[in-house]
Amino acid sequence: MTDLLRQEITTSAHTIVVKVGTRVLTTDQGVLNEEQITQLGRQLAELAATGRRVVLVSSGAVGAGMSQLGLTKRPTDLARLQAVAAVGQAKLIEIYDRALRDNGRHAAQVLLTAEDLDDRTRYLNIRNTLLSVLDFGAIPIINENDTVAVEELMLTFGDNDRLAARVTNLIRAPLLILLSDVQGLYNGSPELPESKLLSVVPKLDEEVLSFARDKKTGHSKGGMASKLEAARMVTSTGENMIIASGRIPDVLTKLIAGEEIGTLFLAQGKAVTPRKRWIGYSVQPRGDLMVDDGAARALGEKGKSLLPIGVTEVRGSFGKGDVVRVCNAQGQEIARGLTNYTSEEVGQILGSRSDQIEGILGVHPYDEIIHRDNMTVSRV
Ligand SMILES: Nc1ncnc2c1ncn2[C@@H]1O[C@H](COP(=O)(O)OP(=O)(O)O)[C@@H](O)[C@H]1O
Ligand SMILES: N[C@@H](CCC(=O)OP(=O)(O)O)C(=O)O
Repeated sequence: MTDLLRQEITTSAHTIVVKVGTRVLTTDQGVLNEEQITQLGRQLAELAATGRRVVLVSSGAVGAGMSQLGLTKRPTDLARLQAVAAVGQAKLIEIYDRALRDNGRHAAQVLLTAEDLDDRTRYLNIRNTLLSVLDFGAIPIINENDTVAVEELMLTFGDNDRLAARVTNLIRAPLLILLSDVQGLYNGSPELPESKLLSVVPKLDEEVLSFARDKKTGHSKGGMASKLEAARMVTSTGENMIIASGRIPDVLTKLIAGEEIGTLFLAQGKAVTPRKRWIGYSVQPRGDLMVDDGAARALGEKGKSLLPIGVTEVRGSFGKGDVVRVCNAQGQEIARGLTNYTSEEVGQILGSRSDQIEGILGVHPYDEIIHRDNMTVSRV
């Protein structure tokens, strides 16, 4: 079935980021599915042939490495896991490159860490490199640099869903497609017969966030919670995201034609500036500012700056100009921004009116702790 809204979003998307999860690229026994990777490469080349710019974020290095080395159990120590990823990454790129060359395209391997996107100069270098690769008509194939990015392999945060959302922000792609082993987002555990597949999510509210029911698995890392976090990052900067099954034959071609497959998460409001994207989704925050309900409403609903009077607590140690998170009374992140004051200074002036700042600190350079021009609001 074709849906008009989808068709408008997908057919007009000039740049598309596709992320494919480990579960799509390996069989249930954990063996690398080379045919699946080849088919994906062909679909990417076909999309590129329509004049679109296509970027792939591919997981699967650990899965491919295990398959190459004949391992049945994922290693538990970091060095061996990194070695497995290094072996697997070479194999993955080899298969992608072969599939793309058979269809007249080249693969460009790009390995990134969250810290790379943290640094403004590196961030711009990555952006320029990706755009130049696309100008050559080649297809960037991105994975987290597992040799250095330990959190990707060992911990639960830092994963390719979020990396794909960051890349979408970085190159201002209007559409991110996450291909997984599920059909999309269900309103409950996907194994339960009463759970229903959602076709469209107009807004990521608390109810939608509560649908993620993840259990730990040996190969993939992110789970549905990280896919919803990616959706938050993408939709709040004005772009759309789709979660669909990567096991459906020609799924990308069908999605771009507007077929109603998977779950579409709709963009919230207008696209935001590149600087606000960087503040909101690339830089690692150095601390948290807890705010009261009034301040949360002023930021979220009225687009105001953050004043000391609404801050109730400061966490972490940060300097002037660092990015900090702003969290509501329930502890949920609502915004990020560049702080005008250090953590020590915020500790002294929190709860005070702006006209009291000079009396407390002896100086009064700014009325607001974070000016709205330096803030990205993610939860209204
Ligand atoms: N509400 C939900 N709807 C769909 N899938 C869900 C939901 N809650 C949890 N999941 C789980 O999320 C998994 C997909 O995430 P993940 O294992 O990280 O895949 P990938 O390797 O593709 O990134 C599914 O296999 C499914 O078990
Ligand atoms: N960098 C790791 C990715 C791990 C990961 O994020 O996996 P997934 O949840 O399947 O996207 C790898 O290539 O194996």
